[in-house]
Amino acid sequence: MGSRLDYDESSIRVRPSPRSRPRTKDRPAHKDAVVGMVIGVDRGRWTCLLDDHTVSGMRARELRRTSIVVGDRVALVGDTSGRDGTLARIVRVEDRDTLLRRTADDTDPVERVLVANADQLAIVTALADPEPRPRMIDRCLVAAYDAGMDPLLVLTKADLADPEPFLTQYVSLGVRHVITSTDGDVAGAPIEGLHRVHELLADRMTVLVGHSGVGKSTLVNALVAGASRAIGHVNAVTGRGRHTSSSAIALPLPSGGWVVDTPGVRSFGLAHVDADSIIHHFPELEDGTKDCPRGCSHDEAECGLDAWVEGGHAGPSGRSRLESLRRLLRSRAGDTDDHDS
Ligand SMILES: Nc1nc2c(ncn2[C@@H]2O[C@H](COP(=O)(O)OP(=O)(O)OP(=O)(O)O)[C@@H](O)[C@H]2O)c(=O)[nH]1
Ligand SMILES: [Zn+2]
Repeated sequence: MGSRLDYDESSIRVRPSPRSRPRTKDRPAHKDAVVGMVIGVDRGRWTCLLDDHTVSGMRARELRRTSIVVGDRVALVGDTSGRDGTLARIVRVEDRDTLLRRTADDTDPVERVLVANADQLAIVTALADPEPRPRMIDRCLVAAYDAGMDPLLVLTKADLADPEPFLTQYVSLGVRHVITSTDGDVAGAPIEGLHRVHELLADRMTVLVGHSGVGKSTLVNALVAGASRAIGHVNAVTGRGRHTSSSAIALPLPSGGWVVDTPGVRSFGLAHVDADSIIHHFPELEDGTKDCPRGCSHDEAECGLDAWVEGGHAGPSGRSRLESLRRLLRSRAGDTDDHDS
């Protein structure tokens, strides 16, 4: 532990924008601006991490229609000392590498930007109690692909059920997974598999999603336990306990990297996701779409992919890969299935 827990450059994924000097033509030149990463959002205040301290910031007038979310790299001016009672001003949001969002759905009429610049989506699912929800998982996979993030299945409660039958559904998708268990339902019990989770999360920015009761909090607490001292002052600013249930928070991992906990995010509206962004993750099928009719949904009789697969162009697993692809394409339809609990 030690220095890695401090906010040294190596443990923080705050990359200055490649275009660090703003074009004065369209933006006020904030020459004295410093760039930080948003690690918490709470009622119109953004907690931003600078090199070695956190700053509370408000959004400048010209950004009032811009959503600023956890993971965003933002330029700050004004009092950036972070001292008690001070408030800096966010004057710019840097370009985003990835963007996790949800379209409007039944429960929320507005498209939401959820997390920026995260590179991994960990889908936390219990193997039993509660039962896994394959449809929900497929939707998370689609959301990850669409956002440009790598999905990771975190399967908890392996002490209650054998993971193998469940995992067969994901073999042909090639999704990485990690299995955890505890010695029964005992608060504070050590988590088997935690070491492997740490390895998979190291130096990455990982968003955790999962339904209530799957063991997400148990996991987060175990993951960041070693860092709790270092984030003490972060908590003082964002107040993890006070923090509203719908907003995300980024927590630093002792092994480097971040986990973003998204308490309110249990499903994704996927209406915005087009087929291409999913097929892109099936490179051996992507080429086969050239024989499809215009505007093919890739899930219809005229689709060229069946012949492509039968012709052996997608290898021995082509058929099951095509079925998986179609399963994901279909998962976009319908409501958020967030109500089937
Ligand atoms: N048997 C078993 N129980 C576990 C395991 N991990 C967590 N639990 C228990 O499952 C219950 C739910 O865990 P939480 O961590 O609160 O689940 P959560 O996903 O955060 O759920 P919410 O707090 O409702 O969002 C608790 O009683 C945990 O002790 C596990 O690996 N095996
Ligand atoms: Zn097609």
